[in-house]
Amino acid sequence: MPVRQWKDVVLPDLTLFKNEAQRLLALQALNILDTPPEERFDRITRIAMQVFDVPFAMVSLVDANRLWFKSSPGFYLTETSRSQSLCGYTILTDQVLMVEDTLLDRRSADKPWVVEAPHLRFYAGIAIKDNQGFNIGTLSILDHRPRTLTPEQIAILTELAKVAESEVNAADLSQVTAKLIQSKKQLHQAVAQLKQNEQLNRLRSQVLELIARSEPLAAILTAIVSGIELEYPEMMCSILLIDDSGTKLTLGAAPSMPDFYNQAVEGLEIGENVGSCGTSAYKGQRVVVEDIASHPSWAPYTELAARAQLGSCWSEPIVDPEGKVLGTFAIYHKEKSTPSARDFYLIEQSAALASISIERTRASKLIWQQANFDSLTGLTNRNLVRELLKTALKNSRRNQQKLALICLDLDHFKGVNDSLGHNIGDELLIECGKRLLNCTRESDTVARLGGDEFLILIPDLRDETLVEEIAGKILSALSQPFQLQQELIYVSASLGIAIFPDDAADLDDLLKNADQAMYGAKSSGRGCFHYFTPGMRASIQNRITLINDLRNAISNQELSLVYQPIFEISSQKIYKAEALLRWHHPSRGMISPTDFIPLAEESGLIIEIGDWVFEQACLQVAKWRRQYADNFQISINTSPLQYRSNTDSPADWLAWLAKHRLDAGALTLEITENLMMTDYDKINQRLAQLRQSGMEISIDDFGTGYSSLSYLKKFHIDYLKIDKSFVQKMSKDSDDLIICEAMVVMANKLGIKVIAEGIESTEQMQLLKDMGCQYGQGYWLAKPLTVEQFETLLGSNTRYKI
Ligand SMILES: Nc1nc2c(ncn2[C@@H]2O[C@@H]3COP(=O)(O)O[C@H]4[C@@H](O)[C@H](n5cnc6c(=O)[nH]c(N)nc65)O[C@@H]4COP(=O)(O)O[C@H]3[C@H]2O)c(=O)[nH]1
Repeated sequence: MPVRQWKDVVLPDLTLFKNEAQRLLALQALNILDTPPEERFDRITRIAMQVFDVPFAMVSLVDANRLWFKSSPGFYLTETSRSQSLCGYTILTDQVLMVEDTLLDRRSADKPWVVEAPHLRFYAGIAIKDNQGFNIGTLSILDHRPRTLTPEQIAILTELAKVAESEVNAADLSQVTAKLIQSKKQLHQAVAQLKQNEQLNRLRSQVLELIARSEPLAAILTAIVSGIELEYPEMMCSILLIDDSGTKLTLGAAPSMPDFYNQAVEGLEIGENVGSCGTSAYKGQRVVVEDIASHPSWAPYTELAARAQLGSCWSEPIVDPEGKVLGTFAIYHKEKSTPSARDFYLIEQSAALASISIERTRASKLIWQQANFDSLTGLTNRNLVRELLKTALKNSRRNQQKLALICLDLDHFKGVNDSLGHNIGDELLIECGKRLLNCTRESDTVARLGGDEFLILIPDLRDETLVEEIAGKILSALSQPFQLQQELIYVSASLGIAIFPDDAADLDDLLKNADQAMYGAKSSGRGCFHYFTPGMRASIQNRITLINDLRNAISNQELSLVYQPIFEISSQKIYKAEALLRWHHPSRGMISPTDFIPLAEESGLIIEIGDWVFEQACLQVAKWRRQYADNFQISINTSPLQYRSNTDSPADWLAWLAKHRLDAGALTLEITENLMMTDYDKINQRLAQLRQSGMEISIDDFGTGYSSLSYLKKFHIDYLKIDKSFVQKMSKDSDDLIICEAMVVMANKLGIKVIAEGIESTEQMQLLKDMGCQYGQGYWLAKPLTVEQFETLLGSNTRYKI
């Protein structure tokens, strides 16, 4: 092999090396630069040092600006500048570059390593190629003295360079392999993570499905625990919940944990050092115990854990979105164990899934609760009782057994509500609900339908006397006074009973008939129960027919007014008249207003009929004012419905008065006490407006409703009419006499005029006179009269003078 000598060499410009950029890329791709020393390269340089008997041999890599030594045993530098080296020249050729005396070679003569220590005078080097053929480095030898190499020695150096070359490329391979192994590891981890995510996603969708199916919480939590244990058989999991007190653990799900262990955990007070879960729940932080046997948190439970063969326990708090701790999710191993990042991910995700389950189950429970239970009393609501009734009817049909439905309505509840306030009204309803529950069996259902209406479902009625027994119990329970806030309240209830299949064939009819029976109880005087009877069915039909007939009554001129005189008691002179409505039914004859006014109210016809009455009374009073006295007054009966905000009636009335040139004082509006109490505020407001315009207001049937005498001053009224039931029961020293006297005294004090209704005897007349009652009305004085009769009375008898 030819050897380049000093005289042959023309110093090249290294920067012009044509493939320098690719060469550098190839060198970098080998990933060998700046790696630690390796025995396989050191072995080559050691051999070279021995074979050539030189102090230094090097495997060098020629980088952009430096010469970096992969192996240079004993040499004082690990790298040097490329421009200071001879190797930079060596890689320009494929042959051995030998400088026999560095001081005599232009390329080396001024180099520090030549002119200064270590004063190297001999250099021989040969390029090392990479797999693509780029000269990326050199194998070189250096000596302190000038010398030369024999051709055999040059051949050996060339061979050694080949060995170094294969090592350099092998190094590349091993790095690729290492990288591959690393990537494989990462891939493995990624695949494992992906698999874990997939498992968790699967579990998540299973759990969400269970939630959507409204499965019980225990079943959902067990599904979470079992799902994880199935994928990781080496693990045992548990979910513990914090009980309502917020201080104790209660079992959520731990199907693989031994029963004795679960029993021991149940009710455990959370706190520091209460195992992993008690501590985690207490602190709201993850608690990882890798070795239960030696961990202080487990000190009080080591025996228990040993019996259950538990080695480690990692516990994660289950928290809601607001950060409130709901419980814990724990993973146990039989041996001591340290969690990996994947384990942490698993435990976190499982706790999150448990949190969603608890939250959603609680939310859906709440929604279900709100949809099916009455928020005030906590009783079953209309919605749920219908469903229960449907099922009960099915069972009754299948088992051929009877079923009873009791419809209950509190008497005069509205009065309590309006006069004592809604708070007391609400408390009363809650207490009534409790009493009703006490009167019924577990298998019965007590529901609140709304307002003061309750429904009691008695399924599986083997003995019909049971219904009566329950109804009796209810009446007596409700008749006991209720102490609510400062008030002692007495109520009664009206109960209607319908039996399936005797009284109805289906749900709606049964409900309707129980309701009908309840109205039967109301009309029988309230405070009692009433069975549905076939007669009631007929009465329903009758009502429907009558309502239809009533629709045409005005246009068919079937309605008329009669007038009952109201007298001044002291003088027995006619003071004014009350207009009373009559319906001459074409086929049924005369129908009492007590029968058809409720129908008119129920059907809404009362507005039209009321307006008709008002206008007729206007015409009549205008005529009688012209005929007899210009201050004559007529009272008309009105229904509370006529004062509702959606009617224009009161405004129309004032317009009619004006039309007939009447001052508002020509008419008195009567409204019954009971009815006035319903919707008290609204009605009272409109009455006050009418009164301001000059119309007088009278409370009818006073004493029959809830209102107390002291309550009177709240009404804007001019007259109070004592109900005929008091007047008719009055006798010397009777309670009713005392009540009447009290009413008269109180009304007089308040400047309210009193009219006693239903006077039927001289004695009553006398008693009323004695107590100072100013006005009276009744058959003893005069019955309701037609216009002609009234006019005859006024004209013919001097005793009756306005
Ligand atoms: N047992 C007895 N009864 C007596 C005596 N004196 C009068 N009555 C009756 O007592 C009722 C008095 O009328 P009310 O209390 O306003 O009671 C009225 C009133 O609440 C309602 N009503 C009558 N006309 C109308 C009306 O035009 N509109 C409205 N909304 N209700 C009316 O119908 C109820 C019944 O009216 P009527 O059958 O006409 O019955 C009248 C009258 O005939 C008596 O000495 N003994």
